[in-house]
Amino acid sequence: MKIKAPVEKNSTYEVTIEDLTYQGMGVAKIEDFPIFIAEALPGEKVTVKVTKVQKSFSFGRVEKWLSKSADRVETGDKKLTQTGIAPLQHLAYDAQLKFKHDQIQNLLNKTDLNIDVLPTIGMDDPTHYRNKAQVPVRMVNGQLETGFYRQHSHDLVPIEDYYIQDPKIDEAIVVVRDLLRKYHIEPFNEASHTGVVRNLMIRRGYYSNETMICFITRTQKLPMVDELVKEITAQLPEVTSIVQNINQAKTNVIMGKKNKVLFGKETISDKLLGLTFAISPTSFYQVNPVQTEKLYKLAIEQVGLSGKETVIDAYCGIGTISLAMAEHAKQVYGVEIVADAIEDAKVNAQKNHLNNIQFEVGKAEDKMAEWQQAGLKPDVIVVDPPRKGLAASLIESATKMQPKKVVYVSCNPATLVRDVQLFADQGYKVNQPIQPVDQFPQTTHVESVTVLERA
Ligand SMILES: C[S@@+](CC[C@H](N)C(=O)[O-])C[C@H]1O[C@@H](n2cnc3c(N)ncnc32)[C@H](O)[C@@H]1O
Repeated sequence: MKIKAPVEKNSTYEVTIEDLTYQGMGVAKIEDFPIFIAEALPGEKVTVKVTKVQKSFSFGRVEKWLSKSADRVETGDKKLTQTGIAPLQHLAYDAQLKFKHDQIQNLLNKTDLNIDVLPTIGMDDPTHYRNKAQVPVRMVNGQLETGFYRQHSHDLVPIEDYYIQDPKIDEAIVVVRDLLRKYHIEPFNEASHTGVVRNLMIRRGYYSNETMICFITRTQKLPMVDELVKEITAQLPEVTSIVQNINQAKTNVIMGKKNKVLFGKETISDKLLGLTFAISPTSFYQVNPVQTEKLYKLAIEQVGLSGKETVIDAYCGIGTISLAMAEHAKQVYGVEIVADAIEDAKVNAQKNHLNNIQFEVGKAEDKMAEWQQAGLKPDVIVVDPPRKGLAASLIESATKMQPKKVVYVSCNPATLVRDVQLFADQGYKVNQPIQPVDQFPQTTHVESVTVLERA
């Protein structure tokens, strides 16, 4: 028998917000039936118009606030929440930090692991922190625009002030956008798979100020390339690298595999914990340099290296954690799936005169199995996987190598808690509280460090 939902599309209800989802939406309930409401905060009373009804939940939009939360910050620019650049900007920063702590603690409380979470380490200034932008270039109302997509859509909302990015990056986007307009360079059209420039990627070294502009194009050729390079370098003297990345595929993946250097070097450099790093356009590099230093310092402290240890850094990117560990360890092994990142990592080890690191390209899960079968006995394994967390096979190989400690740097509490349970099944315990570090203020993303020890 089909049970009718207690709410109807387009009807309006008076509700109190009870909770905030991990995506930052307010949750109200009518007869236990959830309504997810953007921009509404716990404790607030609102009238909500239901916009979509599914089998076991619904979505709604606030029509009117009847009472507001003490944690609400009135912000001017709705575009930032509509496009998902800063979905928590309406929540006071202290409350954001608590929200992130609670995300991990609530998930742990559903298990029998009995692990505590420390208060989230925040930033003094939680704005303008991002060292990287990736923005689509599209035609909007007959004009080439840069900005961000409206949430759950491919409608581009033009934006100039992104609030969480280095303002120098915002400025560079506007300069390049205006040049693309001036030279009538065609923006990408997703529907017809035509046009030239799909996206701009801009990255800036926090300490070095070196800036990379990367045009991601559908076509092999970027028209007016000499004029673009001349004007960009004249208007933005901090630009040390201009690259074209070619992506001809019909895909949502932003970058292609092929890079052409149009000006300067193919990499920019930056410093982290006093070490120098070269960064290629397609390599991963943490986006919040201030918080990354805090995160890595913590990870290194918790490992407590004496200089005699063998360390594996799985998912090593351009080798940031590997190099930081190599300064205090006997030997480090790093593995990463992106070949360009491993090229950067090797250059970075040389630049910093560290010759006790071996970097390998490959899937971490395959390489760990290989190392385990070859009899490698690391004292410490560091894992810093993407959001999907660790493959069960990696946990199996890692624990068979019997390291004393596993340091888990996570950007997704759900997969972290899942994986910690799998480690627990293999005799690895968390003896000290998990430490969240806010790498992504104004957003719902949660980063943390967990140390697992062999019982
Ligand atoms: C969260 S980043 C961490 C990078 C590095 N530890 C850092 O802090 O800069 C995750 C990295 O894992 C890489 N990666 C994704 N899947 C992988 C896999 N199956 N095996 C190895 N590396 C992978 C990504 O390319 C990315 O560089």
